[in-house]
Amino acid sequence: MTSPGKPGDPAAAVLRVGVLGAGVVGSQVIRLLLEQADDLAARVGARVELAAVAVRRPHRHAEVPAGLLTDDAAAVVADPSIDVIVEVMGGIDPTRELLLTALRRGASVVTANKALLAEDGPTLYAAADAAGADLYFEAAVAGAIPLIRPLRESLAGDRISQVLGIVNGTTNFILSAMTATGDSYELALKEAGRLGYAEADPTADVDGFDAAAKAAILASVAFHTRVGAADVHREGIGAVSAADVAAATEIGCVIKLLAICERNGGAAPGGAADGGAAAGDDVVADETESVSARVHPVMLPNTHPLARVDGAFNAVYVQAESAGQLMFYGPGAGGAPTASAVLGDLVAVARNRVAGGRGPRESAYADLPLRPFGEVPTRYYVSLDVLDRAGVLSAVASTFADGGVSIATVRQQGRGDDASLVLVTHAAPEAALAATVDKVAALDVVRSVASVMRVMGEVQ
Ligand SMILES: NC(=O)c1ccc[n+]([C@@H]2O[C@H](COP(=O)([O-])OP(=O)(O)OC[C@H]3O[C@@H](n4cnc5c(N)ncnc54)[C@H](O)[C@@H]3O)[C@@H](O)[C@H]2O)c1
Ligand SMILES: N[C@@H](CCO)C(=O)O
Ligand code: NA
Repeated sequence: MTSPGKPGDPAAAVLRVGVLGAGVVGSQVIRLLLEQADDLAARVGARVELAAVAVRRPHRHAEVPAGLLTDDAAAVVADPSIDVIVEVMGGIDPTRELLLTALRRGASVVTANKALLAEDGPTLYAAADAAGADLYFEAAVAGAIPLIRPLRESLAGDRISQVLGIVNGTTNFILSAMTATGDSYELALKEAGRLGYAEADPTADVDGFDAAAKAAILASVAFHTRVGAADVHREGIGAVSAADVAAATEIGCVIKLLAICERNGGAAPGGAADGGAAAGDDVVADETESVSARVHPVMLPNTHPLARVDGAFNAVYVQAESAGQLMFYGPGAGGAPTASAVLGDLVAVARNRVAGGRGPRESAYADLPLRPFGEVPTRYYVSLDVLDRAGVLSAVASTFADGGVSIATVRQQGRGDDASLVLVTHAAPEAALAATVDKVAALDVVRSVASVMRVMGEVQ
């Protein structure tokens, strides 16, 4: 930071910002930075000056003032006159080395890069710590929705037990469209592409990689424990069928791709205030405290606050012991909304520098063990096409009992070739449920498994 003005006049100080990337998000960051220069100076107590913008192809960016564009990101991060690096170029490499270079020389970093944070966040934090620099990443999870700051700061005095998120707009758009129209996954995906929600290569979204990275970040921050992308069990939405959607509707549910971060065991959920109520039987209290993070489709009752979040919107439901249930809702992607979160972080790190301090660092002190997915308590909805003959129900029920899985509800429907059994289980370890469904599917009396999906909350 330089102070070219009168001594003691904070507004005369200048904070120089290097931006890496000027695509969907970066171009909006640059626009807002330039348009709001006076307001930002007043809010920060120093002028926030755009010093350089690194892009792949420097000749294509009308929004960037002449002379600031470069294709040399390495030079930008190494420039000792630059105080803050805003990273909105994405990717793991070379981005990791670029950010480490910036942090090691004491520059603060604001990033929207969930993939890198979930892959190697602790290395970035360590570099920030060693140099006394800030690492902020509000835009990395659920775009514009304030979430990281509430978790890192506002809820720092509470004990979070559960974070459930619709954190991927593309998949939420597809599942909402399937629910509204009864269309197949393939048709809904095509429509999402036509409307510009799904990217040309939608793999990161539909296979759950994007949501899994966000789940890792949320779990790490919420539970003060390092959780990386590789620790998150991940399933996408490619196998969700129109029949699954119809089955969900029939039992008063919708299908959502959820990022599910849970603390199990330790102090019993619900021990304080009314915070434990909504966890229902999806969170099991036992003696060993552990955490888990997973991403997969679930059937969610229509009454759940997340069930009404449709289209490309994101929402995150947080349950904390003293605060109770909290909902965060809004646009999780898009240039301007994501840039809003980036600018908020930029103001925060700029204020920290003006004040000579820094914001929250990594908090991983709890270091809770990660519960393997097979041991995580889940509940299943299972719809079976069965033979219409005596003894079917008891054969299926005893297979569940043998697997240690208790059945919550069972309904028999139809006759003859249309005969089916629809079951919802109580919570049981995921591995026991999966193995039991395999055994049920192999029974002579079961013609086929029409639908299997995990459920959360109370279903009809
Ligand atoms: N688009 C969104 O809605 C959204 C929302 C939240 C977070 N993010 C995250 O923000 C980041 C950027 O996303 P985007 O949608 O703006 O991407 P984008 O592809 O539109 O833009 C990327 C920019 O980075 C530049 N770039 C890429 N590699 C570079 C390199 N090696 N050197 C110099 N410049 C390079 C490109 O030239 C381009 O200007 C990603 O980490 C993404 O996950 C995006
Ligand atoms: N592809 C992401 C963008 C935000 O990370 C989504 O669909 O939500
Ligand atoms: Na956010």
